[in-house]
Amino acid sequence: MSTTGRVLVVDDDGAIRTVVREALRRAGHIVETAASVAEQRRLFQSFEPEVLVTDVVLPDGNGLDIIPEMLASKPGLPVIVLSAQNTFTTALRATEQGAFDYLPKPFDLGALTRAVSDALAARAASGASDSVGPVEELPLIGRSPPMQEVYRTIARVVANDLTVLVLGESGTGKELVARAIHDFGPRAAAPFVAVNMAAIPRELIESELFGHERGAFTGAASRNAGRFEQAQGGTLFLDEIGDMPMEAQTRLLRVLQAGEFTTVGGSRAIRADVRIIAATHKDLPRLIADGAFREDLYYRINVVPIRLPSLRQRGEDIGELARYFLDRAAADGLPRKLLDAGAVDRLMRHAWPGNVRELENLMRRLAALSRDELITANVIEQQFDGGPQPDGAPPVMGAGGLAEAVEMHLTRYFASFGRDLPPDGLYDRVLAEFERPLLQLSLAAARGNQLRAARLLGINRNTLRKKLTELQIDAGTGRRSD
Ligand SMILES: Nc1ncnc2c1ncn2[C@@H]1O[C@H](COP(=O)(O)OP(=O)(O)OP(=O)(O)O)[C@@H](O)[C@H]1O
Repeated sequence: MSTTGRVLVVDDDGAIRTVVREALRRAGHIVETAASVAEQRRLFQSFEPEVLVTDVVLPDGNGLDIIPEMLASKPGLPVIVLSAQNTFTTALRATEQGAFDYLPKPFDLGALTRAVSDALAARAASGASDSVGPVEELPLIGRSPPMQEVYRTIARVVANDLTVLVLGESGTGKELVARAIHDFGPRAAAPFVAVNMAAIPRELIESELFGHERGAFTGAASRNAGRFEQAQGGTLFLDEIGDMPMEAQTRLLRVLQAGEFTTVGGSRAIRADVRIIAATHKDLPRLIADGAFREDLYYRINVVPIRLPSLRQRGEDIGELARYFLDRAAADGLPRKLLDAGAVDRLMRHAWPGNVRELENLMRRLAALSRDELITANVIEQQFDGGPQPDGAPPVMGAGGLAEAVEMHLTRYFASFGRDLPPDGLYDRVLAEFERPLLQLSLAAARGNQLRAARLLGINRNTLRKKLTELQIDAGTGRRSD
């Protein structure tokens, strides 16, 4: 499989043409360059490129618009788009027009040479790729380099059915990315079904995912379609997959391997025509090492990883995101607010443990509650201090974020039932469910030191010991000891 070939580079910037030509020549390619669409058309006939590298804005036209014409005369030609308009739309428009890859400017020459040899290898191995659906309103904000990387990967996976694993801290936009992949792909007209593995009691996971027959277990009064069935033809988003109990992991792996499932209590195999996108904020390789996640399932779902940066890692996006959330709040009928430069500066110095969700909540709160139209650094500072709130509002992160964290999890748990009610006996079950991770996390934070963990929890050491035995938690590691 040859990874060198004839490459046509189109860019109106002479310096870029020279640098790219030299880099590609050094990598063994034969290179011609063009400075305009007209020159590109001419060379296209005489030079017969095997890869086209093109800029978007050219003096006599748009590099994206011309791609279909090039592909019509040379089907399967890989086109690599270079663009300084680093938005999600450009990446998607490029893919929609049939481009093979998209590199935001300024780009790294190493990345370009790799993209060119990938393109030649892919061309040798297969034919042209499918096209994607229409580009609509964009859900993803941010132009920072790590987000560019995310857009590039999304653009490459929308048109196919590859399993995607979205990784990133809580609130970084994992579900939004999953939705974008669904919405811009060929399954867009079919359902997108999200299921949060952390929000379902472990004994209900299988029937939740695969459905159950009438009478399959006590309380199963009628047949219920599971999430796999609800997502038929569309996309199933398995959120917090790192929280899936082992038995359910085994069942899921079998379904993914066989491409079909049976309902709980049923015997008929049902074909699973779903695209799987999984997400987690957990470190799966570590869970594997701890024996809490199946390695074979990991390889099955980690076909294309998309790693979302934390908000701290993309500080340059904070101003744009903050303004976007204020605009959205205004569109929802809340008073219109503006941020001054000092406010943006202050936002950029915050650590954002809750990532984009935290920023979104803060902006909505400020839109609803701050008195003045212009938001200053001072107003933001008060929010972070948990100090005087605008018009007596509660702090954004009450009790060091604990109240918000608990409320968030419970809200999502309730939301996962849609219009239905969660099973009865909730009070005791919630307390029991919180107790285990609370003890485990405290022990882990205290590095297994029970005295420190007990102090952290504010209970006495004997009580902690008793609870660890009761819940069968390994006192050294904090893991379940069975
Ligand atoms: N790039 C972005 N542009 C605009 N909004 C965003 C972006 N990223 C995240 N958001 C918003 O931030 C909120 C949190 O995003 P989302 O629920 O997708 O995060 P998550 O990583 O799935 O969180 P969790 O791990 O807690 O489930 C959502 O309201 C989402 O719309």
